Amino acid sequence: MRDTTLRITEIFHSLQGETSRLGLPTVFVRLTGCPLRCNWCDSAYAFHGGRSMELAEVLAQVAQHGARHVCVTGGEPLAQRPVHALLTRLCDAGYSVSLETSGALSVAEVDPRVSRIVDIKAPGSGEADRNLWDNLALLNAHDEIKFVLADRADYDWACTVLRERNLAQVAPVLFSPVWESLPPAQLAQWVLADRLPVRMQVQLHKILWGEQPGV
Ligand SMILES: C[S@@+](CC[C@H](N)C(=O)[O-])C[C@H]1O[C@@H](n2cnc3c(N)ncnc32)[C@H](O)[C@@H]1O
Ligand SMILES: Nc1nc2[nH]cc(C(=O)O)c2c(=O)[nH]1
Ligand code: SF4
Ligand SMILES: [Mg+2]
Repeated sequence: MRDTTLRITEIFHSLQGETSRLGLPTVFVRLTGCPLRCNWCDSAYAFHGGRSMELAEVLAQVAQHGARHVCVTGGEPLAQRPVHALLTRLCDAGYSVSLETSGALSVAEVDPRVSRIVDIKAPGSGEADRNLWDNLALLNAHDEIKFVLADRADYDWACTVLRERNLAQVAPVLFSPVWESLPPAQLAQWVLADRLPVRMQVQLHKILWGEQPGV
């Protein structure tokens, strides 16, 4: 693939449904392909297929939506090298840019203007051995660390990681339930009972529109 070509599954305009940017009108750029297989992944339709697009074409499509915020996601966006040029060009164009990443690939080369949302995969995902712990040392207060939790065992594991690695001092921490697996009210109760220094969140777009591509 040329260094200005990306494989893209979809580009759409929606409300940001996750992170501290929740509710902000945002253009999503979903890159095709992922080296992980989280067993609850809601974006498995992005594992294959997609369309080859030149960087300039991606930027033009993003611009058509007239939003201020852009979220680059996937699939795993860091699995395609030209994503770095895309992120830089989006920042240069004046967008406020966020990146959703699995935490399995290095975030070191991401443009520093980008807010990096880095998952720490819990055991329930089946991919916890892919966590690249060295990423944590690269994060700062305008990035976010996110745990997506399937059950109580995941929650207990996340609490231990949070405490032992002092994550609340590194970047804002998000706890999110796996959709239709861990009841959100249950997670809320645990977070409150344990006085955790985290932001609990539920995927807004799924409450509004259900689980489907393009929202
Ligand atoms: C689809 S992933 C794409 C970006 C990257 N591969 C990653 O895992 O962060 C975007 C976000 O959606 C979350 N996610 C995926 N499936 C989910 C589900 N069923 N319930 C809650 N969050 C989910 C992921 O944990 C991740 O934070
Ligand atoms: N509305 C909406 N917000 C999102 N935030 C992160 C998403 C993702 O799939 O990475 C996502 C998504 O798919 N839709
Ligand atoms: S890393 Fe992200 S895109 Fe890949 S399987 Fe896991 S949740 Fe899905
Ligand atoms: Mg999504």
